[in-house]
Amino acid sequence: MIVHRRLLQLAGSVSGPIVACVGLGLAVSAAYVAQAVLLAAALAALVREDAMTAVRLLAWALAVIALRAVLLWARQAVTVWAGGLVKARLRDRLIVHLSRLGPAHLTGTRTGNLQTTVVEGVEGLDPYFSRYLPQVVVTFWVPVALVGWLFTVNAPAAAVLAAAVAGVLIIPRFWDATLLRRGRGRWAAFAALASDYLEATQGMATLRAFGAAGTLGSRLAGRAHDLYLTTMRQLRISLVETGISTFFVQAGSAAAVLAATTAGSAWEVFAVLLIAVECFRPVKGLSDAWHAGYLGITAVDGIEALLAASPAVEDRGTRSDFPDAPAITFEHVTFAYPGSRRPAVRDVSFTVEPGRTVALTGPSGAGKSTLAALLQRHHDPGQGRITIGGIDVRDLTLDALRGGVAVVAQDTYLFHGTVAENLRLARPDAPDEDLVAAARLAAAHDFITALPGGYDTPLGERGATLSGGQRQRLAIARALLADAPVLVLDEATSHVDARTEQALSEARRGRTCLMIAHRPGTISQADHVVTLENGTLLETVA
Ligand SMILES: Nc1ncnc2c1ncn2[C@@H]1O[C@H](COP(=O)(O)OP(=O)(O)OP(=O)(O)O)[C@@H](O)[C@H]1O
Repeated sequence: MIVHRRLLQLAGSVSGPIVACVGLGLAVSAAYVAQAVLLAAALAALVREDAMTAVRLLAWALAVIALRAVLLWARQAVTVWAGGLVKARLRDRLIVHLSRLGPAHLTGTRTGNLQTTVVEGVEGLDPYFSRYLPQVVVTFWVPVALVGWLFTVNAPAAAVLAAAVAGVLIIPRFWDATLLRRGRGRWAAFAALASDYLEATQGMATLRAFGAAGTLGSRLAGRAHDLYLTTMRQLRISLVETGISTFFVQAGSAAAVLAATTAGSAWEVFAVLLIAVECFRPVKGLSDAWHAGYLGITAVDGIEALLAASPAVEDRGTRSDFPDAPAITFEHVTFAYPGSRRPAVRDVSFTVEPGRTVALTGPSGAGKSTLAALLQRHHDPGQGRITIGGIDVRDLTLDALRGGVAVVAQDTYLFHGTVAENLRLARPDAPDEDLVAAARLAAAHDFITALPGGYDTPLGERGATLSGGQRQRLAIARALLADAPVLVLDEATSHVDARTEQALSEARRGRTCLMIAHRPGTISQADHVVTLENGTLLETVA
């Protein structure tokens, strides 16, 4: 019986549905107890040869059984509702938190681990909250209440039953810590296997190209074996616990009946016999709920770690007035990535005049993408500052900043959805005409209309059904649709032909643009060229 402190805190937001599950659980138990008492009384009446009373009591028992069926149905419905609510609330919270953590967090995390936590972990928490936690309450109250009542019926039998109930509830607690530790080990093995599978699926083309599928296959087999071993280790403890519980249940019931038989009436013997069953029914229910809910208990560490992670930048800005056609100024900007002692950029200062384009050039690793990331506040500079239209980017709200800066990144991400849906990520309420206008400007309209369903054609995951150049042009169209005063182009023209370069220069018109560029043709389109080397500014050329 493991009640995790952090999980109880998470339960706070869904306490209403959980209380409803507890209430219905207690009501179902009460119905079972009522049936047992009525049956015991009916049997005692039969022993007295009072058939009329027995029939009347059995009729009442039937009514209770019917009522219990309704209660069981209601409990099932509330359990499903509570479980759904738990999952929806927790996933909402995790997704909002993940978006606050931003790309800086994702670079240090395995996607598979994150996915396992958010999907499987949250899925596992559903039975923990909707079944296990309510059953813990029922398991504590029902046996205690029944044993208390049995003391008024037959004290020796009640004393024996009390000892058995105490054994069932207390002794397995000695294994809880080990069970939790082994459960965490199993979860870690499960997450590692899921992460490797995800990576293998995503990198299948590379694996095949290098003939490395076999090596990865062996690694996956190793992970699967680890999962098997950790599962068996956990199961061994679970089985010991189940064995002890079963022993106390059987031996306790038998001993209690024996105690009642030696000195009790027929009614006392039947009552003890049938109530003993009801005493232990919640314990059996708890064991079933445990097997359904233990995945969530072991996943809670990952969920907790995710919720505890703090974003790389705080959203403390108060200004939402993003300036129109602003200047962008980098003032003595120095920044080192967390954990790195060498700054990725050092004392960099330059200005992009309003409506102008600056090309950032320099060798690989010079710090170009880092400057673009600092402008978008994926990180904040250690020293110096960046201003947009004279406003320190830290004084703008993150929403205002991200609404004012459109980005065409190096690796364009297109989602599994239609062309139009992917474009509307930038502006969900954009009318069709705006979509077409942006696509035309990005030289994407012609290939989109040539697709089987035009703008309604579904794209594969990551836009897998498109060429690199087509993906890039869709990304440019998406950025244009955002209609932001500032444009960041990160190697945006690497897949794009001369016609698109021309369209891009049209798109840059009137916008302040920071363009990471390597090719001379692209660089020559800029108003200024800033060259970086080893994180420092080498030269600025007009
Ligand atoms: N997330 C990160 N964590 C730690 N170091 C990083 C991270 N991203 C980049 N770096 C380091 O910062 C330095 C600058 O990298 P950056 O990506 O800004 O270079 P770049 O000029 O854009 O290179 P390229 O032209 O190859 O894209 C490099 O030394 C790189 O290894």
